[in-house]
Amino acid sequence: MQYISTRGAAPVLTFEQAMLTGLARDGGLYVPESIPTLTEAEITAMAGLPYEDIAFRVMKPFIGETFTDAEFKSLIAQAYAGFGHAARAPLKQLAPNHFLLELFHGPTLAFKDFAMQLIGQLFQASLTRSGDRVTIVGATSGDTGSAAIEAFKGLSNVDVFILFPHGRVSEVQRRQMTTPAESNVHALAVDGDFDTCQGLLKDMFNDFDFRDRVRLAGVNSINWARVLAQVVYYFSAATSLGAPLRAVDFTVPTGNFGDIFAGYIARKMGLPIGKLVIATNQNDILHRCLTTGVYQTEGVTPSISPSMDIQVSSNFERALFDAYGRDGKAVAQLMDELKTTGQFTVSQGALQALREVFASGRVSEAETSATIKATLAQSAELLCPHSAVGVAVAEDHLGSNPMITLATAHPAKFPDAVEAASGIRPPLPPRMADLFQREERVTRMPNDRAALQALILQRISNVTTSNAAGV
Ligand SMILES: Cc1ncc(COP(=O)(O)O)c(C=O)c1O
Ligand SMILES: N[C@@H](CCOP(=O)(O)O)C(=O)O
Repeated sequence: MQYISTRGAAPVLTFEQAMLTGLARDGGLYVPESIPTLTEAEITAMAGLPYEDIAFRVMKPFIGETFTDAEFKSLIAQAYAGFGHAARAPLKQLAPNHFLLELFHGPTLAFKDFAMQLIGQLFQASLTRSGDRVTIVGATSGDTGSAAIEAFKGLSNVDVFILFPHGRVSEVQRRQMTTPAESNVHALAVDGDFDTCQGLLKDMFNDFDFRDRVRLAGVNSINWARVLAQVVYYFSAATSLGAPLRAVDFTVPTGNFGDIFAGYIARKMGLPIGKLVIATNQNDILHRCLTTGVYQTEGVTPSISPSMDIQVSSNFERALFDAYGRDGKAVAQLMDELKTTGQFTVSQGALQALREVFASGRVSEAETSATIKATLAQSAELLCPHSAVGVAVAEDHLGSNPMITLATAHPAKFPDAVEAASGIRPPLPPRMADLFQREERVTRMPNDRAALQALILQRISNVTTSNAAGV
């Protein structure tokens, strides 16, 4: 299996190289050259299997010879051993035809743990074998950062720097990033919003001198391995509701488009998914784009679902690549236009292709709070605000297929918003009960790439002077 860039002008890589690289050198995102499909019999056989077995069967065709089967199985087992639920991603019924996929039983209480715990294992196995060392820089609106720090803290061949928007993450999210004591992890509070942090990160990848010097790696969903690990729970959920004999729909609380893009890959692999519904908060660039065909940035408005306060939605580029018939030049042109004018218009053909798969909806702050309250009353399920955005949009898209809404974070990560909506302050699980007593370690940084790069260079213990792999 080979990986190509959505902008068509970067080296073609193996799975392992794409995983250790992050952003392609032409500014694009890596995608598989072709998507492997599973037969109806192979999908049927997944029903009732342990999550780890489904993970192996879904991901194996994408990883080529990077790991032996035994090695890969063992890494998967280690990745999910620390989850707080035997099913890993349990399904709960909210209404006769509406189900909630709980993705918050991992160590940092958000869906990011599914991918991050696994790629922590994969990075370690690969780097131990090669003897290389990498510098991970990540941008977060709260959950990616905490999951990355949890997965990579203490590893000997990785330094991790997480840029988060100062004052725009919940206190639990911030403390999950700032309290680990391991010296290889660094939480950096940046002046700006998530888009600022993601822009800085992408600019670092485009500074080849810096990139090669520190052996920069990314663990945001620009990294294909992140998306791949998230494909698995679409299979586990759908097969437990009767797929492939019965089609299902999914609604996904969406920001950077990584999670819903994983659903799109599951669909391309042969999982019978009818609709993939994009659920956004008031930062609704994707909903506006699907509705009008114009992708136009407007600046981020803080919300009670802060992890989705995103305008420049990275993985949408991967969907556009397919919608434009995998024409890298066309995608590169759109992205240039976005950079210079803050917007682009999707062609009629591409828009039609997107609308064949995706539907969308937007939820106001008041509707989000009302959904938390109503779902508690009707289904005894306490939702986090992001999951509530999903449930609210899903309710407008219920049809003949079972609808599965992704519950992307635990309510205890956002206690203020949840308490204001429901009157209940959700407690942290016992293993995190002392989070508010732990000492914080954080560096406040300006929105200044040069200053950030200088800090990273100064802190890394082992700077690499050349990039032998040239990726
Ligand atoms: C809790 C939560 N829900 C939803 C999202 C949106 O997911 P994605 O960025 O993959 O669209 C995020 C952030 O990514 C998140 O942290
Ligand atoms: N909501 C995310 C934003 C980054 O998304 P990613 O999936 O690209 O890592 C967060 O919590 O950081």
